[in-house]
Amino acid sequence: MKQFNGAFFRDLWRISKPYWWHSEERWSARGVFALIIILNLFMVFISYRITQWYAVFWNALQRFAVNAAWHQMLIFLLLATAYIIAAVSQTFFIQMLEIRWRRWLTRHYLDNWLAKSTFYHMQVLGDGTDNPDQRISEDLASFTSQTLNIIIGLLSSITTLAAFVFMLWELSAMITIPWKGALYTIPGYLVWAALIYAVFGTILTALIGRPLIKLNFNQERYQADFRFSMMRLRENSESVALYGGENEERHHFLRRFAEVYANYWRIIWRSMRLNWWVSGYGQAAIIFPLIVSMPAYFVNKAIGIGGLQQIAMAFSQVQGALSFIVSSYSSLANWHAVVDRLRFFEQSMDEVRVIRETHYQIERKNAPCLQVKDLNVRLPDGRELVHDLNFDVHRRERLLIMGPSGGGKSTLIRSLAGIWPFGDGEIGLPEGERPLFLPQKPYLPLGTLRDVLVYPFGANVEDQQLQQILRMVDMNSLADNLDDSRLWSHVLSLGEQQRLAFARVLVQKPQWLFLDEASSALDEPAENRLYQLLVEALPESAIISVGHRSSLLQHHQHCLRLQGNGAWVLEAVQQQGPADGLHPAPA
Ligand SMILES: Nc1ncnc2c1ncn2[C@@H]1O[C@H](COP(=O)(O)OP(=O)(O)OP(=O)(O)O)[C@@H](O)[C@H]1O
Repeated sequence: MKQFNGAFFRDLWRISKPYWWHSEERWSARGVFALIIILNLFMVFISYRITQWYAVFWNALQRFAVNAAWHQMLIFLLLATAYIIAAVSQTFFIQMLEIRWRRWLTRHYLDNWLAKSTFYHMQVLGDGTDNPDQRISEDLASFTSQTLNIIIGLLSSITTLAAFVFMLWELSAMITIPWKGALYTIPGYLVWAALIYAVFGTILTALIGRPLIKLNFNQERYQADFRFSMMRLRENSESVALYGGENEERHHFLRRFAEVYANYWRIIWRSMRLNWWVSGYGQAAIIFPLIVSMPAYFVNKAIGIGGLQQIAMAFSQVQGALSFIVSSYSSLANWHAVVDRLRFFEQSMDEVRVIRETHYQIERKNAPCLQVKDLNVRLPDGRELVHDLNFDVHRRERLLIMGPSGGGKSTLIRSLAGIWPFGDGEIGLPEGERPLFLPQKPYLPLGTLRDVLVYPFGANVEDQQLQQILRMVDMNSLADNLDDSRLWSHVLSLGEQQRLAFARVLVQKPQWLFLDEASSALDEPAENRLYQLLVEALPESAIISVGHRSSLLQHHQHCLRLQGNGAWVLEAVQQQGPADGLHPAPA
């Protein structure tokens, strides 16, 4: 089992502190928490009263006191009603606090994860955080629910213990044990008996049940692997179908499922052993307190039936509370794992932030045009992709970036977009003028076709205009589907997706357009048509493209050739003649 040491509690505090200490919800959260504790104390008090009630009621029965017995029934009704109201309200407030805390944490984690492209940098740096989406969607839910339930459960057990240990102690004074002709009273006799019974029982339960923690943990992992392998098939269904890989996939799935199956059998056998013990222990718990108090009943008649009942009740409360503390080891282990995963996720985001701040030394400033000055672009290992790059691009100019595969063209575009964290130098762009970057694989968000076209700025454009744009990019067939919500990235071919991306440009009309092989899946005539369209529709915009085809040259006035070793050459495109405004800096 993991250790509950200072480091764990520090991590727990670090995750919890922003909500309970700094958030705008802190006062209402503290108020609800206080209310839960008050309700809890109230419930312990009612349980205490009910336990006393047992003695009075059963003694009335023993005396055949009808009126007193009916009177006690009325009292029970009141006590039970109060208990039910408190229990239902407590659950309500715990769940309310849980979901509100989760909502706050989810926003907080999402903000950090999405801020300054952290999600992208975590992937670029391969920081080892698996499934950040799972951390946010599942671990935060487990965290809030387990933290509240464990803390409130522990507080409740401690108050129950305090109240009933006191009662049992008092009751112990009434029990005298005959031994070799004399009667003895052991102070706290019942308390010690309950303590020994509960500790012995729960330690044995823990020993028998402990392997279940690991088995359950493994079961979740095997199930996740099984699910993930099928998800991969869903994502790559076309490729697998084309390869005819069904058989291989089937074997693979069944292999994964065999692990789920085998492990589940281990869980069944272990649970059976545990159930033998737990059932026996549970039954014994009914008579054990009676056995320990029976001598007092029979020998010196110090306690009536009511006393016996009260002892049994108090005993089971003490035993239940002690057992909760000892037996929560399995939920504690899960809780520890969740806290560890969230802390690791937070640490990764922090580390990425530090790396970004220390490595990203590209100064971004306001400039009359796109100005690249003394720009060095590097890989995470420090290797230089582009060395000392200098050029200007004015509005109405078009620059094509070419070079060998792996030469750093896309990375240069990432640097211009401000998302690549490794490099230094200066990049200027006019403030308030909007750049738009199109990657090679267009991103089509979930939603209607209209949502896809106005992504990411959500421009307010008439349907008619959107339809006209779709026709302009030769996507007439979709012109009437603006309200259709489909998985567009699966339905459309890559070429069609790239056409949609061009349509997006015509919708958004950016002043600065960056295209990273954004037309690579189109045939040459279609590519030429779309470029022509861009030039005509956005005469005032500058276009910076990355591409391999020499046919692209005709749409640009300048060409920047990256050599792959840091070197670069900037040249005017011959057929267009030299253009003003684009100035390679002196080497
Ligand atoms: N996250 C990363 N970590 C390490 N190396 C990377 C990372 N991303 C890219 N690279 C490396 O940077 C180099 C340049 O990649 P880039 O994608 O910029 O090339 P490119 O010129 O656009 O290639 P292509 O024409 O094939 O698209 C490649 O060698 C690539 O392996």
